[in-house]
Amino acid sequence: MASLSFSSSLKPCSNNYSRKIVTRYRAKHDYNTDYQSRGLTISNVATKPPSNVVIPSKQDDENIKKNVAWTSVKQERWQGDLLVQGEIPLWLNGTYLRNGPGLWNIGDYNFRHLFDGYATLVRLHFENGRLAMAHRQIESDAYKASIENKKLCYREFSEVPKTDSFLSYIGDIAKLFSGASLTDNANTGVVKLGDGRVVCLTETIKGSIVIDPNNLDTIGKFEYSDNLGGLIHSAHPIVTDSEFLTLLPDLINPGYVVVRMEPGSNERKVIGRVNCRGGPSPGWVHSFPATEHYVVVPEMPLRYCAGNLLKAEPTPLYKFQWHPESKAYMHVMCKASGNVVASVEVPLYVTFHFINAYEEKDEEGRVTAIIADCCEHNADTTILQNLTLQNLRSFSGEDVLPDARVGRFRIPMDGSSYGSLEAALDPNEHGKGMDMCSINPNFLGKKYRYTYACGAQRPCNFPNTLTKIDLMNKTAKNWVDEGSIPSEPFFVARPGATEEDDGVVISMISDKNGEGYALLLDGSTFQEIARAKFPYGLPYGLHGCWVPKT
Ligand SMILES: CC(=O)/C=C/C=C(C)/C=C/C1=C(C)CCCC1(C)C
Ligand SMILES: CC(/C=C/C=O)=C\C=C\C=O
Ligand SMILES: [Fe+2]
Repeated sequence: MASLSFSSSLKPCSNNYSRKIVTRYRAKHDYNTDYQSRGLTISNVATKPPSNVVIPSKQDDENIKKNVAWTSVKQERWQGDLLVQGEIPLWLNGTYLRNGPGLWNIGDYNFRHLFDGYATLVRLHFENGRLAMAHRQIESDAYKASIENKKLCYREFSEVPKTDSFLSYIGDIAKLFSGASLTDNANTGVVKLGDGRVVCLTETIKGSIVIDPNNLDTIGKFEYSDNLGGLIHSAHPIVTDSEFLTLLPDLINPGYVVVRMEPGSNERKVIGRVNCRGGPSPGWVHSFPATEHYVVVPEMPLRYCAGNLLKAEPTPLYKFQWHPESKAYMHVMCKASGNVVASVEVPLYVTFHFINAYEEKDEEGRVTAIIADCCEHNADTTILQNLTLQNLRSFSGEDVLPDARVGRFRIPMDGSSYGSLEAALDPNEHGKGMDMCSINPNFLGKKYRYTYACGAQRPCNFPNTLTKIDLMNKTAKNWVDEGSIPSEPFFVARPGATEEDDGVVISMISDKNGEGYALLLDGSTFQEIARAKFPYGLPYGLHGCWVPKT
């Protein structure tokens, strides 16, 4: 596989000086009053809380009337209690963590794509009906180096550090292949491992960062102790109390290595390998689904592109390329043996997020097919360009969000060559837009009925509703707050629940007036139960996890 080793001796930017941090913003509820006058060096930030590192930004001021969802986070951290309107169920005790790219500028230099932003963690701590909020930047090497050097030092999703000479260009290529110049900006998701460690993730393997869920301290890198190498993995591992499953795309010998890691271990073990059926490289695997006994490996025609990796300026599809001629496939690997037990051609598709998968059985209990659901963008790659900050920040009332649907794959397990892909319900039920999904985690890999996601109330340029989709009745209930952008609805089951939708849905809302709030909906009725206003609106965030009170 593409096991180019990472040389830690190569550093993209020299960062051997530290900068004093000056405070420019202070929230009403700041938890310490004396830090405003304090100058902290960046290396002290993790160990001397509270700090208030200013994110210098012209862009903030320029965008003051734009939706706060697409505006860089105002300050490095905040924590405090929130005033709750409504009632938080007393059974809801624990912490919801949400990660996402919340800082899109280095001084006056503005990033271009949503996925480029430096990671902002938000913490909602629920205890006995009360709610405390905190947010804080993850102290990745990429983030710290950008502050110390006042420039981009690592390759982000679309941003590439500038080179000043041909010689340094050659050096940069070496750093790309060694992995040294790749970002460790863990801005996509956060997971709680079976052993309790909490890890923030992105698509680069080096961007696996352990944090403390109580104070959002950056603890350090999650170091994989195996020799599997490689530079990239799926941004969405499947994590349960008993395992961590992920996919390592192999760019050299096009394929995917399926790996498992046990709680308490840092060693990924290979379950098996799937070779690509199309080419010239593996399809993008932002996420993948699994059933109780099988891992489903998607081979999407939107494929990694080595040529685009080398380019300094973003291409229309960034590091990827659309290869409809290579066709689309779904492979099924047995978790126990590592054997590929089905591999079918399917209609072309584009997805970031798989929702869930399960085994369909006949009367004798034999598995006849795998059903795998995803947020599917009608095989249209324009969604990637829709996520540029320029597009997100310039909503003019025109309906520019491409259509999306719940795409349901049926992968026959009888040796057939083809699988099907169809909309699981009429997409008009959720405004023909949908992404950022969650399910009741107790139904992971099992037959399930409900998914929660962001849907669309048109016209819009980004999903702007919360939707509860009933896959059995093929209907959806929608929640909307005019002009606001809600983040991924996250389902938390009520302890002892017997119904799949008995629980609450947590989301964070960013509005057009610069404000925001935490929102709690009833998982069954999809009605609001409680909300709590933030001291100021927060940028959009991506994925989260639940850390129950122990
Ligand atoms: C935020 C999100 O959902 C995705 C982030 C993806 C990232 C940061 C991907 C980064 C990459 C590189 C820096 C070079 C190699 C390819 C690729 C994995 C796309
Ligand atoms: C915001 C997003 C993907 C995030 C990846 O983690 C997709 C939004 C799609 C809109 O329909
Ligand atoms: Fe994602």
